Amino acid sequence: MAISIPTRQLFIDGEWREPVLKKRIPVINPTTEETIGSIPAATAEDVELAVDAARKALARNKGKDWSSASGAVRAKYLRAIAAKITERKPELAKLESIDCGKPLEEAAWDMDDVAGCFDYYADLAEGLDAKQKAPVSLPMDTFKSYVLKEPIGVVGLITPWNYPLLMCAWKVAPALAAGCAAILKPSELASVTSLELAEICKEVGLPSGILNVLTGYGAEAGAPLASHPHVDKIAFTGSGATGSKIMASAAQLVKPVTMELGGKSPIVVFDDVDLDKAAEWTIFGCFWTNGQICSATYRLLVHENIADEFLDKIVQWCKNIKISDPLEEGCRLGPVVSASQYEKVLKFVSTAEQEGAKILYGGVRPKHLKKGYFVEPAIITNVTTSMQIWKEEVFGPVLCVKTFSSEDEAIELANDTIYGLGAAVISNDLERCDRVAKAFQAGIVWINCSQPCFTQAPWGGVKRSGFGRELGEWGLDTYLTVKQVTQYISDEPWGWYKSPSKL
Ligand SMILES: NC(=O)c1ccc[n+]([C@@H]2O[C@H](COP(=O)([O-])OP(=O)(O)OC[C@H]3O[C@@H](n4cnc5c(N)ncnc54)[C@H](O)[C@@H]3O)[C@@H](O)[C@H]2O)c1
Ligand SMILES: NCCCC=O
Ligand code: NA
Repeated sequence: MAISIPTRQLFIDGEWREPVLKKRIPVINPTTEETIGSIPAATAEDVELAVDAARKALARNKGKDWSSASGAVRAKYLRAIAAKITERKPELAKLESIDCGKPLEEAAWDMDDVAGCFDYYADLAEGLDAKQKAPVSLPMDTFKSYVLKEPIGVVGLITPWNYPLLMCAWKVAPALAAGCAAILKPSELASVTSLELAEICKEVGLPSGILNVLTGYGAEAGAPLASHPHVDKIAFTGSGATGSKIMASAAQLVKPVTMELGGKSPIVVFDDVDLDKAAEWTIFGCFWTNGQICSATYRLLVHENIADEFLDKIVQWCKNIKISDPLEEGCRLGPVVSASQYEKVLKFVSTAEQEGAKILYGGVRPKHLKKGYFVEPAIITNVTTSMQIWKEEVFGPVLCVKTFSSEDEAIELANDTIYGLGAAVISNDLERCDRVAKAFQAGIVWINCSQPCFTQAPWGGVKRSGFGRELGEWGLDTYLTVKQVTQYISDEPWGWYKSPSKL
């Protein structure tokens, strides 16, 4: 099936609207380097309209059709969205592949995860009704108290390009489940499927203004959203540099934020492992999604007893990775997302070499692909802890390697980073795995695997990888406020002041 990019406008108040300044951004296919369509470019003027629509949507009929409706009402919409995503899965997966270069089979897998995420938060929305008015036990029997969980209000959701629709789903599904109204600002590098999500919301009859989608550049659309006084919260996924800017502007208004930022996660391979199994997890941990995963295990720490043999194995496994047009069957590594990302990845490799590291494999354009932002998966050895390649996030298919001789040394090297998103340990000694899992400074730990991610389990980092958690019940809580309601139940007067009636 040939596919073309639908021409869409901004989605505001349940309608397609041309951006006020009528600007558009080209969509470039990273495989062909050709412009294959365009997306609308929102600016502060459109942010104003979307925020107004979202506020009115919450206020309409005092929220009875949304924010103060039962969770079961909202769950119906979430399930309908999930069903439409599943129905359109082949087309959405293709759109995502040509927009960001993700291998088609991975994009199809992502669409299942997107649908699963909407279904999961439908369940949690229903469960929310039963959790209302949870009693709080108090030390005085003259009072009783309960807790209401209420939507935080209008939320701004700002997302990156590596999992274009999935990163939107991780925010949109729980925000809607909680009863918020949202303005979604996806990445200008991969927004096509988020506009299709808007179309789906229109088709399922989501009340107007509850989800607004503003595509556009970060500085033009993201920044005015983050600093808008009528946006009650910002949930952000992206780079640390952008995260800091958003925090700074949100701080002016004491606006809550959640930050899902970058990483330079370690994978520690001990000398008691099956080398092939460990090699496959190592390359999956770093090269899946074209090496563009926030939690990718980009730093391999391998026990010195097996290092040479293990590196040979990894090189053999890498030679088997099919690098091709992401739409080709069996593709396992497509192009990186954009020309600037391509230049950035190659620069990291050349800087590593200049600093004295050895490029054991890859890190160059594959010979059989003359066009497109393709980089062969890179394995870099002879790395020291002062090198850029050890310290900074590449966000591309580049693995750097160090050896260790003891568990303590492995842990010290694993934690030698400003980041703390993911960490993986591979060993047949499960007690050791538990010890290492505890010692890792990270929000997500994998034992005998790297990267599998489930909607039910919390996702987020420590240190400069951010704060707050997405997914699971934690992902819903982030869009809810907690209100305590305390009642005086004694018939006796309070009796603190002298009563004037007794004077
Ligand atoms: N922790 C996670 O779950 C997770 C997931 C995916 C990606 N990431 C991180 O995201 C980064 C890559 O994504 P990216 O290149 O899209 O990041 P980015 O920070 O460049 O952009 C992220 C989003 O922020 C917007 N933006 C840019 N400047 C802005 C501003 N001044 N104000 C408001 N919004 C602005 C962008 O338009 C985009 O929508 C990597 O660091 C990666 O590790 C983290
Ligand atoms: N598998 C989803 C990972 C999201 C972060 O990049
Ligand atoms: Na694109």
